[in-house]
Amino acid sequence: MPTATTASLDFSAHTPMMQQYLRIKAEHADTLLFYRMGDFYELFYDDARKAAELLDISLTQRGASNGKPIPMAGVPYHAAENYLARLLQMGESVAICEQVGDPATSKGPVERKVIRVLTPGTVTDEALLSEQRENLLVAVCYQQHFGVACLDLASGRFSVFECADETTLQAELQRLQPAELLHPDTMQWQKQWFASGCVRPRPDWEFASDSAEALLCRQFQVQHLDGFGISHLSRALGAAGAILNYVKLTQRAALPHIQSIHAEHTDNAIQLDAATQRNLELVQSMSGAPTSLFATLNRTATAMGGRLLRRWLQRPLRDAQQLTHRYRAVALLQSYDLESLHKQLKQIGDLERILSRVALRSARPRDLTRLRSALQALPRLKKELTEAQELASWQQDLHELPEICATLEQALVEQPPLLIRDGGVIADGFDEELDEQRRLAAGATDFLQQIELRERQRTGIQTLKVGYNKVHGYYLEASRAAAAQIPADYQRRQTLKNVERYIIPELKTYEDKVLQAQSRALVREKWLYENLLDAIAVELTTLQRMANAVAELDVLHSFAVSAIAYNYCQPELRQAHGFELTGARHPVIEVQLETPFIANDVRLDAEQTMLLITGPNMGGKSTYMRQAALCAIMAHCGSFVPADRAVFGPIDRIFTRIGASDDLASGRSTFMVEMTEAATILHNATEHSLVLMDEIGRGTSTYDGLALAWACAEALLQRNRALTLFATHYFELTQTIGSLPGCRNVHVEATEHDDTIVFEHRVVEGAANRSFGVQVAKLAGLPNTVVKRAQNILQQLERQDNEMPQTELGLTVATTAEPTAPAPHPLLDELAALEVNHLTPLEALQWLARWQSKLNQ
Ligand SMILES: Nc1ncnc2c1ncn2[C@@H]1O[C@H](COP(=O)(O)OP(=O)(O)OP(=O)(O)O)[C@@H](O)[C@H]1O
Repeated sequence: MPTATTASLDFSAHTPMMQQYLRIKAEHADTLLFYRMGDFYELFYDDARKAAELLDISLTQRGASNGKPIPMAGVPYHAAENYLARLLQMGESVAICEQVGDPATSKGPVERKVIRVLTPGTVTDEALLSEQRENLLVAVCYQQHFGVACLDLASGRFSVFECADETTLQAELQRLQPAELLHPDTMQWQKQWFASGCVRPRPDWEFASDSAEALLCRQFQVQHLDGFGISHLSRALGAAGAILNYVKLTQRAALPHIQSIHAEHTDNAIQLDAATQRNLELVQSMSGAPTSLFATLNRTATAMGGRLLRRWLQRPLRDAQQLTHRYRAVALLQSYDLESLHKQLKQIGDLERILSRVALRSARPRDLTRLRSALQALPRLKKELTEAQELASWQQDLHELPEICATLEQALVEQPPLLIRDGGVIADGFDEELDEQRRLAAGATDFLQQIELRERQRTGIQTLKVGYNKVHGYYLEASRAAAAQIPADYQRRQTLKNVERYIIPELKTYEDKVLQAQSRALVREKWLYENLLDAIAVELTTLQRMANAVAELDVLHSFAVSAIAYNYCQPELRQAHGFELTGARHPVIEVQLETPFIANDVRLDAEQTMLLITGPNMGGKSTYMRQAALCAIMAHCGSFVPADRAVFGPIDRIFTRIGASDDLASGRSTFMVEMTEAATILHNATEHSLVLMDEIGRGTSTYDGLALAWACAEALLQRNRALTLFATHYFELTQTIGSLPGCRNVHVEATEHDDTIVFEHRVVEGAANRSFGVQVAKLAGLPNTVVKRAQNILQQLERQDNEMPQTELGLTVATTAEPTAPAPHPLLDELAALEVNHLTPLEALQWLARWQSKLNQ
């Protein structure tokens, strides 16, 4: 990106080529410059050092300029994509500088120009993008509120929104996972908002809202932005302007596929804060294993469908009408031949990205053949969907475009090469002039035959023939035995074992003509290719709408497949407060288990807003809570849910305080993370929020933890009045909080058999009376000695506890925080008495064995 004016820089002491390089580099100071030289992209000076280190390529030197050697590193032109992908993944940007002048006519270095700047958030090349994920460029600015704009350049989807506080911003950035983020120079970017991608400051003026408005109007060719419903979002508009500026700067091409912009209203979606998105493993599991909700539900046939499903899961809707519309479609699709539908959709493929490459003029021949098969598949898909009322809104966007389809069928060969560069893309018979040039180029004229005949007659050599190879071009070939009959005007070119090859001026002239024809054919072919892109671009809006409809149908078809495969039910939406799940399961765990999953019910409503969940470790408390949240999210995406019956009232946000991990990046301990998440919930949860609280307080001392858990539960129940699932190991809470109006005790069942524990995973009324922690630890393989010791300590503690005075609430008040020191173990006495210096190694081993067998008795 241009960063400095070159006028003030004096490069005169350098060689002419390095002067050119330095001039271009000065315009792209913060970007690696790939400078094309023949078959290589070369990098010089600091760029070379950096690239050598990042890409592990060798750092060499190229002569000298200004009296000093020039550090240089290079990558072959044909393998550049691989290196570019790696650099972009590391958050680097690359300016591609090509030779644009003709080396034959250039005086001095051939003219070069930066034709494109690749940055992590603006790449659209198929090879540089993951087809699974969107690649988003996001801009954020701040003025009392945060203004955010977000562009997926590879589809043209452009949106804006504003948010009032840091927490919401952080949640939105967690959802969007930008590949690159822009913010004004003067804005202090906080690492905890977003630090996992490339964060780039840009000049403040690029975020000015009035110039942004003009820029957006020009882009969408409108007088004002009223029609987009974004005029009032001045901060977000500023961010959108910064994005457009940046994209224009990097792409250096028109952006016709960015045809509109829409406002995302936070009220339209269930808000999921950053921790909740992570904790519920919606699109990515914490371990990196393919066990996210997305991975379980994704049965889409196209990559664009897969990306849409991700978006839906990360932004569940609140609009009942829209959701009901989706449920009806899913219900209907279940009666279809879903395998056949899957095939139809698959043939349409990743239309969304193909179209943006067409718009950016970077579509490759195979993009067009894929578009061709998409258009060929469309009529059948449309027919397959019948005239069903439930699918009408999608079906009406499936325009058939037979003219474009026919043009592509006639214009393109069956399997074109990767690039248009060497031709061979446009089919024979599509364009007369191209055919003519190709005929000439291939030498497929009578001319060669005529020469051959004529020369046979002239020389009397009946075996004389015209041939061609790449090194010598056209030649006349005769056996060596006929050497005496060769005329004087023949020039010998090549001698082989039995034959001699000659050229004559006429053949040379013909060859030049052929070569000219080849290059003319190539020029013609490229021109025809551009015309094809133009023809498609005319229908861009229609095609984009079609791609969108196909992607949505793909997700709905995927919902239908999952609903049948896993026996999901259609949710009901209502206005009444709370929600009710009968026979609900955890969508991810149930498909992983080899044993049957135990279904459970959950009900929260205006009278009963909190369930206090107790039970043994491993009993299934977290699973129970998570499944409620996951069912809610699935239902609000339009999916059916893993339950026998599911009824949902309005839900505005879902909060989770589950598990605990250190946030080393921002220097926060486990306990600090836990409390920050709890604070967010207590400040923001409303009566329509679903709150999952799992073992709050366990990260600190028993009494601090209990006190905090107690106070949080009380606030959620009495102040926030949120729909809360509260799991705890503090049994005291079952008597204190559990007995308050609005709260109900439930517990997960477990039974003990021969000193081992059997988990029932059934959630039943009432509070649990013990936690089985020691038994679970035994199952986990804790050494027997430690388990026995723990049991021993536990008994002592329980005895001690029973002797302590009780409060009115039944809560034990400790007279001392520390347990009394346990009595010494007899083995320790033996150990103390042993004279280690007088033992042989064998005796020491025997002692060890004796103690171990005593402990294991
Ligand atoms: N309803 C169920 N049916 C079958 N298996 C279940 C069920 N619920 C949980 N499980 C199994 O039990 C395991 C432990 O469940 P979970 O983590 O929910 O327990 P927990 O009570 O939250 O434990 P802890 O208190 O130690 O966090 C799950 O990974 C799953 O394999």
